[in-house]
Amino acid sequence: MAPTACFNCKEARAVIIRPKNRHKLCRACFISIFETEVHETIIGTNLFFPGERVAIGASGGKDSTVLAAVLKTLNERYNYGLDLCLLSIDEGIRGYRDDSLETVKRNAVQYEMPLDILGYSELYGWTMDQVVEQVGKKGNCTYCGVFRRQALDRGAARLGIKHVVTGHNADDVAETVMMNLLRGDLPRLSRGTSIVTSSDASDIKRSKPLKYAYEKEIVLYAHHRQLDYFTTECIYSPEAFRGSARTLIKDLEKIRPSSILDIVKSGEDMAALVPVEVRGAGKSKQSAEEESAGGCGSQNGRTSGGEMAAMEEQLAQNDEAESLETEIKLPNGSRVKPNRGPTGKAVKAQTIKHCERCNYISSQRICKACTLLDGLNRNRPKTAIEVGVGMEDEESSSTLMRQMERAQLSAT
Ligand SMILES: Nc1ncnc2c1ncn2[C@@H]1O[C@H](COP(=O)(O)OP(=O)(O)OP(=O)(O)O)[C@@H](O)[C@H]1O
Repeated sequence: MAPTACFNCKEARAVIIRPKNRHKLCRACFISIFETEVHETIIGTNLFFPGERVAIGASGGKDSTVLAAVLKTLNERYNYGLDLCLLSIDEGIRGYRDDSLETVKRNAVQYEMPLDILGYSELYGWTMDQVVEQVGKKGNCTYCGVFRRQALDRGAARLGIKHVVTGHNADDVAETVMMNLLRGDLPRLSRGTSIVTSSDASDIKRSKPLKYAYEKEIVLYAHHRQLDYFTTECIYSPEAFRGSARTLIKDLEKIRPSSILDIVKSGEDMAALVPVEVRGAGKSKQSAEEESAGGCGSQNGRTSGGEMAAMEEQLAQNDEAESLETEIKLPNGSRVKPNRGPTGKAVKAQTIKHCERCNYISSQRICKACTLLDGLNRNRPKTAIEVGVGMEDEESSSTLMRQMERAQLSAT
């Protein structure tokens, strides 16, 4: 069969079938279109201002590595005038984060960006390995997610930087929309769809420039630009509600490739309908500690590692076979356990205050990190916070949060 010409330049041989719209593209056009779309997102949302200092939340994984590479390219190409640096949080997970941080250190050299690493042990006196030793694997992601969010804010503050960008992509946002739709949590749905999250109580802005980029395209981009990134999933990753939402979306994507963006757009439209007094006045507001946007999607049970690893393997095989076009088909079948827990939550507005202990933004008198640390430091977390045995992790995490909130209420 004659090679297909690139849909865009009509000259070079198409080697990629774009997951987003199935256009057949050559390598150069794919890379250029991907970068242009991120640029349009940045410009269309006035994400940055000239001279702005921006910290890239760098985990060494594909998303944040692509984010760093693309931002460096666009910053130089379009003269954004950004002062970019990498900010990594070392959760203290041996055999995972120590290895991925080695990748980030190489990225810092490759992209000529300064790197700052801040550890949980330094901030909280606990590594995640120690936390897991104490509380077990069930519910440990709650600790990690709460700690990471604060750690990124504190890391940025230490550098005097007021804007942190993360590698959250369209799939992440679509999952968040789906999960909050299924929970009936419109305020959180509204906050999750926003490209920028900020709060009056914090001067650190958080944004996701890859919000409209498909995860599969991020892997393709990383592959075709031969970026150096770390592929292993967190050794403590659970499977739960986000995993179910993810499987649902991936199944929809197979039938209708535009599904991911359609869900993101629908989420944005629904967010616009959420009354301001519920979602927060004027702009997207959130309790800085409440969202999973502090980092780890696997906090909520993501299972993309296996799928994306399969995709990476296929890309490598395609390279070996010098195949003409690359279409990514992932294996059928889900490894995700169905979520059986009750997940409905009352829709209520958040009141932003500061933690009485550490002054971090919190909707409670004592922030979640301090509450968790109290439990850990008392050395009896299993009795102070009972994590339900046999429950799905999402359910046990929310049970844990409810127990903490009740404990806080009774303490007041
Ligand atoms: N330890 C960390 N240090 C700094 N930033 C982090 C860290 N963990 C996560 N992040 C930020 O949060 C984003 C989402 O994290 P998540 O764990 O969901 O990873 P992911 O989707 O696998 O992304 P990545 O491929 O970049 O690891 C990352 O892209 C990154 O910007």
